Formats: sequence, structure tokens, C-alpha cells
Amino acid sequence: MNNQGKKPGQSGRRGQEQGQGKGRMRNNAGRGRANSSAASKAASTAPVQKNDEVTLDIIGLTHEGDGVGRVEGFTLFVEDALPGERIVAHVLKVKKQYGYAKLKKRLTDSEDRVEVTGRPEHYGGCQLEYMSYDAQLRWKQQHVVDVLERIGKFEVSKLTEAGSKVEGATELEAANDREAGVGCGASAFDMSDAINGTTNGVDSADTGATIESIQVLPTLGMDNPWRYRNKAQIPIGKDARTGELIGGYFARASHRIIDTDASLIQHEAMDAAMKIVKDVARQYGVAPYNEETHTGLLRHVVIRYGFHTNEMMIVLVTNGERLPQKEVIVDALVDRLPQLKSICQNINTKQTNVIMGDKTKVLWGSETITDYIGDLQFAISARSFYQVNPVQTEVLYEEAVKLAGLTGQETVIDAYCGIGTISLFLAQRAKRVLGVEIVEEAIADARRNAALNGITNTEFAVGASEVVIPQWKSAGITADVIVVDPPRKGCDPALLDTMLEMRPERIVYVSCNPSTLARDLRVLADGGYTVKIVQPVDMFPHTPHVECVSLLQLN
Ligand SMILES: C[S@@+](CC[C@H](N)C(=O)[O-])C[C@H]1O[C@@H](n2cnc3c(N)ncnc32)[C@H](O)[C@@H]1O
Repeated sequence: MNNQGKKPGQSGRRGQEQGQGKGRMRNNAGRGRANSSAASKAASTAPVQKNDEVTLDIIGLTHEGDGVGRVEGFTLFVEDALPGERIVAHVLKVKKQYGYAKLKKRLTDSEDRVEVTGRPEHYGGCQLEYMSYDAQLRWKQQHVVDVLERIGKFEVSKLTEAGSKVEGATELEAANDREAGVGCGASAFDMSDAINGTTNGVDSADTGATIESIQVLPTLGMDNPWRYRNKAQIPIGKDARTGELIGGYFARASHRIIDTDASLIQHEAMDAAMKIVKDVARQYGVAPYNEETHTGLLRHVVIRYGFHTNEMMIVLVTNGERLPQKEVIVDALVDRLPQLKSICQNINTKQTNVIMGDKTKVLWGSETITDYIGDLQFAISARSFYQVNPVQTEVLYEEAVKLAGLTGQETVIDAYCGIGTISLFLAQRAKRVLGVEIVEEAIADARRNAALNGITNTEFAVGASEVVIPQWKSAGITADVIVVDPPRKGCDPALLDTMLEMRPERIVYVSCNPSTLARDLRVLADGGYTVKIVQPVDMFPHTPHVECVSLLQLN
């Protein structure tokens, strides 16, 4: 639902460009000169101009899911275009080394294309909805391979379902690889061979030494990749024409709100809740937030839903403390949403893209909702991180625990532990687990969760992992295994240094951003670890995001 990232220069500045070509037809065989006068320097040297129509072949996909093509060697990014397709595109924006274009017509279709009809563009945040699910899984595996090679400078073996290496890329596949494109692979590979040291070594012709390559397994996907999200973060605003309160999701690469009551990737219960919360807000005259003027009250509505318990939490994120008609709003919501367990107000008065502020008040019901992952029960409060895809969370955690290789004797550190989810799974197989997390409420949840599940061998600390873990080390604490699951920006360098000094036997790195994963794995590999395996897990079907869990072994 939440698409806050903007591509560089893609929104809001198109109108500033002057003197550019007016709708010339181009194809990638022809050569034309740029318009002169006030055209920007960048545009004047590019072989295409804004408003040109060009014909091009799509040879790859970016990590954001846009098609990549070339016109006379100049790279264009085209939304909704797939590798293998020949298309006509309208150039929207030209920068020095690349540009953006809009798909006008497909001359040939990729065999991975699926038709999407009868719903709004990128419905509820599904940027890859027009790509078959199998192709999405293959592309995600290839994307992980690409960044490990390009950013991490690793030798990488991409494995197929049967556990063999993918060989013999064609010229187009090789081009796709370079552009972060598609490749081969499937799901459900048994990783035990790779973990147990049946390595995929490559002999170096120069040195005779064996370079061990990282094994990237096929992406673990879902049987039913729809209706999987347990959380919606709905931006609220005002309809420019009618002035009415609207809410839904941001149009791609912009902050324009598309008003909708539904998303095919969230649980149906949240569709109904979305509509009801907006109706109630309109009924009681709640002022929608205006991002540009920083005025109005209701900024976001966050809905959480326990798949196993049917408990629902609604968080009204407001630009100020005072919520007029609070009591009647609460009564109306409770009346119309029988699954409600909690209504909270989170106050965020900052001019920022960050959704939640620091202060949360319970308006009605409980401070938390509960849900289960496997047999374990978890209390979740408004600001705590909780994985959004509960079905795949079980798959992810199972892989993480398997890679940790615990016997019951180990001390384990779980860095970036959130509400202690991974910690409690680890604790069932370890001697002692120490969790650290920066959000205070999440640590309160983690302690509550250990007690709820009768688990007594965990300890949790509030603070930054890069501060707390060095303190533990100074106090003489060491770990046999460290699990890290950082946010998108990856691990802090101070934490990586501390891990290298602590020298745990194994590190399990869970990541939602392959680029920072590759960067950090390189640091750890240079510091004395071998990256044994990277397992992509599809936590976010129909989006370009991919989660990975990887194992590093001390040399
Ligand atoms: C991707 S989530 C993982 C949470 C947990 N492992 C899970 O699976 O639910 C990352 C967590 O790191 C926390 N965090 C962010 N920066 C941190 C830091 N410097 N030190 C510790 N925790 C941090 C966030 O609040 C969030 O809970």
C-alpha cells in the first residue's frame, strides 16, 4: 500500500524542461540530433528527447520492476514492460545517462506476461502483477545473484530446483543478467547438501586455489500469492476536485493518492475496514492531512490483522494531539468492526515521510493484538515491527532456525529482534538468547511474548545493536551464533566490526534488501567468514521486493 519512494527526478519536475523534441518517431536503428536552444546539456547529448516515440527491446528489469531497454546505447526505464518484449514507448524524462519512458504499445509480448484487467493500475501496490508468479520467483532469484556479483563481488552459483547449477546463458539472458533481469530457477530445493559442506567450488585457472562460490537457491514462493498482507498503511488526503477525504495508496513514484477500499494483496477483512474508517472519518468531519501545507489532521490509517486470531487494530495517525469527536468516532468504529481489539492514536507532527510518530495513545481496547506464528503466540503493539506476510514468515523463520544449526548448548544473539519473534524460535533450540532492538515498545512486547509462551532463556535489551552488542562484548559476553535482521539500510559498520571481533561460529543474516545484504556479506567475507548459502524467500508477491536468509561460517 505504501509506495513512498520517488525515482530520481521522476515526479514534479517534468514541466521545467524546455525546448525539447516534440513527439518525433525514433527507433533504435536511427540516429537523430538533439534540439538546441534552451535544452538542458544532458538532454542535448542524449540520442532521445522528451516526448519522442521510440521503439526498443526490453532486455532486463530494474530492482524496482521497471523494464530496461536501450536506444542507441542510451538506457530507458519503462514501467510495465517485461524482458523479451519489443515496445513503442513515449519518452517522459531524459537525464544525462538514462531516461524514463511510458509504455505506449507492445509489439511483442513476453511469455511471462499475464493480462490484468478490470482493476486500477498497480492495484494496491502490485507493481509486478502483469508478470506470471513463476517468472516473479525466477526474477527474484536472479536479482539476488546479480547484486551478490555486482555489489558483493562474489562468485555465485544459481541453483535450480534439482540443486544443479544453471548453465549456458544465451546472449539475451546474459544481457538480462547485466540489467538485473530474469533467469532460471524454481522453488522447493532441499538446502541440506549446501549447508553440510557439499560446496560448489570453482577451480581458479590462475592460482589453482578453489574459490568457493555462494549458492543462491530458488526463491521459496507461496501456493496462493494473493491476500497475504496482515497490515495496511493507508495515506489519507483530500480529493483535489471534490475536497472529500480520500485514502488508498500512492500512485507509483509519486505522492498522489489513489482512492480505493481494496488491495488484492491484503486480507479481505482489511478491505472492509479501510472503507469503514474512511466513511466514519468523513461522517465526523475529520480533516484530511495535506502533505504540502502540513495542515489537516488525519495523515494515515494503519490497520493490523491477526490471521490466526482475527483480532484487528486500527491506528489513526494524526498531525496533532486533539482528535475532535473522539468518543463518537471510537463508538462508530467499534460498532461497525466486530473484530476490533484495539484502537490507537499515534501522533506524528513532523513533516516527514515516516508514517508513525513517537507517541501512541490507546483510545479503546487493548494496547496490543495477538497472533500466532507456528505454535508461538505474539503480542504486537502499534509501533512494533511484525512481518507482514504471516504464511511466509513461518517459511523464513524455519530457514533461519535451520541455518543457525543449534544443538541446545549455544548462546545466540538476535540483533534487530523486533518483538522477539525469531528470538523465541531460536530459544527453543539454544541455551540462551539475547535480543536487542531499538524500539522500546517492541522490547516490551518481546518480554511479554517470552512470558506468554513460557520461555525463560531469553533476555532483551532496548538500544541500537551497534551500541548494545559492543557493550555486551566489553562485559565478556560472546555468542556462538549471531542472527541479524536489519532494516533496509543493512547493518551498521560498528556492528559488523563487533561481529568480526566476537567471531561467532555462524552468522545468519536475514535481509529485506539484497543490495545492502551483498555489501555487508562482502565485509564479513573479508573479515574471515565464508558465505555458504543465500535463500531468497518471497515475502512480498507481486512487488519487486525480496527477502533473503543467508548463512556465514567462520573460516
Ligand atoms: C526487519 S525488522 C526485523 C524484526 C524481527 N527480526 C522480525 O522478524 O520481526 C528490523 C527491526 O530492527 C529495528 N531496528 C532498526 N534499527 C535498529 C538498530 N540500529 N538497532 C536495533 N534495532 C534496530 C526495527 O525497529 C525493526 O524492529
